[in-house]
Amino acid sequence: MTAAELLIAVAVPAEAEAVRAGLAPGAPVRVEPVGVGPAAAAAGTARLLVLAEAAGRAYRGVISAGIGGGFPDRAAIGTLVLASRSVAADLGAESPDGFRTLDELGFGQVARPADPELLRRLRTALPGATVGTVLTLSTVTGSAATLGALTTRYPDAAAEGMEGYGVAVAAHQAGLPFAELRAISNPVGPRDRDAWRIADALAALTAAATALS
Ligand SMILES: O=C(O)c1cccc(C(=O)CC[C@H]2O[C@@H](n3cnc4c(=O)[nH]cnc43)[C@H](O)[C@@H]2O)c1
Repeated sequence: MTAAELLIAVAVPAEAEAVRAGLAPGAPVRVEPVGVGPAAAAAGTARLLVLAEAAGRAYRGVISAGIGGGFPDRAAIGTLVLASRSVAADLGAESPDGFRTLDELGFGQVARPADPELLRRLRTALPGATVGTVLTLSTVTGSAATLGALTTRYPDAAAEGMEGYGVAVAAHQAGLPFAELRAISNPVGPRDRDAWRIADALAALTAAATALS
């Protein structure tokens, strides 16, 4: 019997190529681009999980991986962040008294914790990675005001991306272990395209994949 595969859900083909480039030949891992943003990530991942299950080759777990923004003094460009939890940071309602999360409104959970065993294995393979909260946003942070609001609400935030929470919801609904890995391409804060280092982040993803396989 062949071992069940691990699904690594990335957003775009460039991230998929970077992860695949680091994997050992024959590693029981499948890497698939599922789209940018939480909705595409959730729908794309859920479809892959259902198709695999229907074909009798259900995955053993799911990792959301990709490039991301690093919070100042928490995660530098080119480094890796492992999510202790993936949080939908803009899922809720504004009010005159401030932002209210979905949990506070009584409609669900904005925080999806990483599976403890999967996170333990990732930490062992990637000892240099920062471990902390990773925020999922539909809008890339681009101002000091938003950076300030996010760090006030989530002082332990290490990174942000646009897919983790969506992938986490799909994994949770399929009853599968979940974790999130971000390779930092840019600082979170005022928009500055010249500060992006996407090649460095993709290289970090390749090195992470090598360490994992
Ligand atoms: O237009 C900008 O200023 C800008 C800055 C950083 C990233 C973007 C993207 O459109 C990238 C979206 C893509 O990459 C992930 N990503 C990378 N950095 C971040 C970030 O700082 N905040 C959120 N997502 C980021 C994201 O997961 C998407 O897959 C544009």
